[in-house]
Amino acid sequence: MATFVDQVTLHLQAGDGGDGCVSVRREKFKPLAGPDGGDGGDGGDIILVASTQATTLLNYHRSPHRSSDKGRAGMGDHRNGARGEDLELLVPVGTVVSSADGEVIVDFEHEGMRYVIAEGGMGGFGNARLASTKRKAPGFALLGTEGWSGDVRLELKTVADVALVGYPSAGKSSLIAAMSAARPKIADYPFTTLHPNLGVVASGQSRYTIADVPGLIEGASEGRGLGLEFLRHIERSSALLHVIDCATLETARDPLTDLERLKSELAAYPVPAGQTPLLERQQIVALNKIDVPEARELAEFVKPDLEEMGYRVFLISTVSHEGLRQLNFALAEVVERDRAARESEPAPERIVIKPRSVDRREFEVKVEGGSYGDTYRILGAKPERWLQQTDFSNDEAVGYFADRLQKLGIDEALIAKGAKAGASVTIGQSGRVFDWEPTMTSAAEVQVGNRGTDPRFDEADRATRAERKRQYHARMDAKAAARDELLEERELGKWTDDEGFEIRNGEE
Ligand SMILES: Nc1nc2c(ncn2[C@@H]2O[C@H](COP(=O)(O)OP(=O)(O)OP(=O)(O)O)[C@@H](O)[C@H]2O)c(=O)[nH]1
Ligand SMILES: [Mg+2]
Repeated sequence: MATFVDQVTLHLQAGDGGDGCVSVRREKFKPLAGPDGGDGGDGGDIILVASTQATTLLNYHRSPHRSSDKGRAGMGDHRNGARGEDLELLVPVGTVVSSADGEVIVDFEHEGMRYVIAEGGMGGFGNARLASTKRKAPGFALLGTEGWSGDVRLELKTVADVALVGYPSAGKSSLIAAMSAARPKIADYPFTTLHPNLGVVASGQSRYTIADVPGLIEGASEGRGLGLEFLRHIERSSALLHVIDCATLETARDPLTDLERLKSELAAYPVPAGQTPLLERQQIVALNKIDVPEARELAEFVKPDLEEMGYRVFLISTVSHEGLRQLNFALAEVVERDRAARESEPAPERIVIKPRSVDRREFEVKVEGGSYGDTYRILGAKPERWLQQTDFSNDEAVGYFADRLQKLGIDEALIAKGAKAGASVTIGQSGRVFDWEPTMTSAAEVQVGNRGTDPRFDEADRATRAERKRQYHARMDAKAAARDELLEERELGKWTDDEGFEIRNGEE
């Protein structure tokens, strides 16, 4: 049997969103008839899907880097960019997915469950979509945002119908080899089995799986030996088969004591919430190695006691195969009964789709000290996304960005945190630093501002840059001087939007 790959770290990169398009429709007698730039397409998601077609994580072990398609850019004439194709990754039922820092994200318990593990980026709006009565022909579009990228951990918990438990060298691997096509390593030293082995057993029409896990010893539930880690693999099994070595030469061991010790280890094992404690599952006892005469004697001697305790007991030998047929029938029966019982339970929710993250708190401002004075860091899904959507080489786009921030209440929040004019403000982890200038203009003023009116629509009184600057200054009141300074800086190659946000070039 192939090595049982049961853990792998995936490196995911969901597709970025496509950029929106800036375009103006041209007609014969109306060369500039209106904005018609289409939206960029969303990037494809990466979706994990639980499927019985997948049985191992081997593929992911071989190629752990996976990515989904990017969205295409929007085009003129209202043509939207195509959405990037989703990437579906099949994982075996029993796969548990956790984040890089170990938190369980999703547990694929049922066939058909789906989970968007990495969301594609959002396509940016084209300029057609950004037009409004105030901004008739935007000369900018929004950029696509980045798709999610990062690592997740997949762990496959063996989903076996029957789990073999017992001391090292009790004959668990020999039993799985005798009953199925699995060929695990078998040897006469403890802890021969280092990875769980899974075998498929046939009994008439029914098929069931048995898992052989490394031997358990006393203290296993506290982490002694190899057993604890592997108890996780039997969390989901229908039945436990205790394999007991009746031929051991160790004097401190006998079948009843072995069983009691193992049971106390299993009892101490904390199964995850919602799962049946290990010992509440069906338990069957196999007294092994009866091809050895002393072992057979011992087995026959303890059998009535075990039966009195309520167990079904089988005397077996993996060498002579004695007793294996009866054991097989009994296991198949238990598994079938358990399956029937589960089917009569209400069907579990099969489809899980990750809800889009909803950040109730829109943003927060963190004050960080630094050698050049305090920096105010704005954290929040919206402002961080808006930053990504902004084409900083386009003045109008920067202005739109500043408007959005202002409407979200960033200015008030900064003032509340004690920010003064000229304070350094940064958004998310981007590294872009802005010089903050509080916006004193009222909302009304912002709306009648000249931003967003495309000069190309305004041919008759198309103002020169200097003229517009003059008009602009004329409209300003007490803030004119301060703004003048900022504009001066713009001339020097620095970007400043109308709301007083300056983007220092070269500081990214
Ligand atoms: N005589 C006899 N020996 C057996 C029988 N079953 C297993 N053995 C021997 O017992 C030893 C241990 O067998 P394994 O099947 O490796 O035992 P295990 O329980 O898987 O051991 P770990 O993987 O260490 O937990 C080997 O030398 C086997 O040949 C049996 O029915 N009769
Ligand atoms: Mg073994």
